[in-house]
Amino acid sequence: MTRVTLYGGRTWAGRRVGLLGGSFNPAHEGHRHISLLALKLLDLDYVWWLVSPQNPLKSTRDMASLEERLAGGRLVARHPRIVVTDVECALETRFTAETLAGLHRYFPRTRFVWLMGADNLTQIPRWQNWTRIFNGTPVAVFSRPPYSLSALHGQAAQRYRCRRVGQARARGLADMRPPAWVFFQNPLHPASATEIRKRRAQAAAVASGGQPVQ
Ligand SMILES: Nc1ncnc2c1ncn2[C@@H]1O[C@H](COP(=O)(O)OP(=O)(O)OP(=O)(O)O)[C@@H](O)[C@H]1O
Ligand SMILES: O=C(O)c1ccc[n+]([C@@H]2O[C@H](COP(=O)([O-])O)[C@@H](O)[C@H]2O)c1
Repeated sequence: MTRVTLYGGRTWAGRRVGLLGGSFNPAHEGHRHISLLALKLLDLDYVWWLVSPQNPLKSTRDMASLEERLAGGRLVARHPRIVVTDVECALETRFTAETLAGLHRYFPRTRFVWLMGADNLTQIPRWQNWTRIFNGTPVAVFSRPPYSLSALHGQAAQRYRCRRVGQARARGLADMRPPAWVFFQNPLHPASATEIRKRRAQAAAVASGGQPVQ
């Protein structure tokens, strides 16, 4: 547990920190795009990228090592207020509800906001103890093509519709008592790790003289 203090100390007390959990397989400009929006629109001091050791719902196949994904994250983040972390290793957690409980325990005076793209708002009812995430931490969701409209009609958005906060109040979200969440109609960024992996596989196939993967 000692490694948690790597991100700890007085620096984080009283800070407003956005948490962007992800596989980052690989990190890309879409992650940076929503992190910069989060810093501004939510009036945050920092965004931590929580590079997941292994998403419980994703296959281990094609998953680069945690070290590679952390290194890629550091190259892409290029911002003094975006911190690339392996917090889930230090906390020994894989499920977001547990990660957030651990972070609130270790950083009781830090105000966290959980950040995610619209695809994850659709998927979150499949996450373990997902209502604890909404009930324990303010949440900010960013539009992402092509998921935004369907996400707003999904189970999570419907269940917490009375606790949705308008964009105009988003700068105060970190201080609101959860459940409280905002959906940003933000400028879209098309980057996707799946597409990047597909393109890399095609380039590798062509380079080795094989047929491009369809
Ligand atoms: N282009 C984007 N626009 C908005 N949100 C994004 C974008 N890319 C990633 N995100 C969000 O960042 C978080 C981490 O994403 P992740 O690392 O899974 O990238 P990904 O591109 O979705 O990967 P994959 O295609 O492998 O599922 C998720 O909440 C995801 O919704
Ligand atoms: O807690 C869960 O059950 C759970 C299931 C799937 C994904 N998550 C988290 O969702 C975040 C986004 O994951 P990903 O792979 O879509 O980038 C990341 O922090 C994962 O650990 C969490």
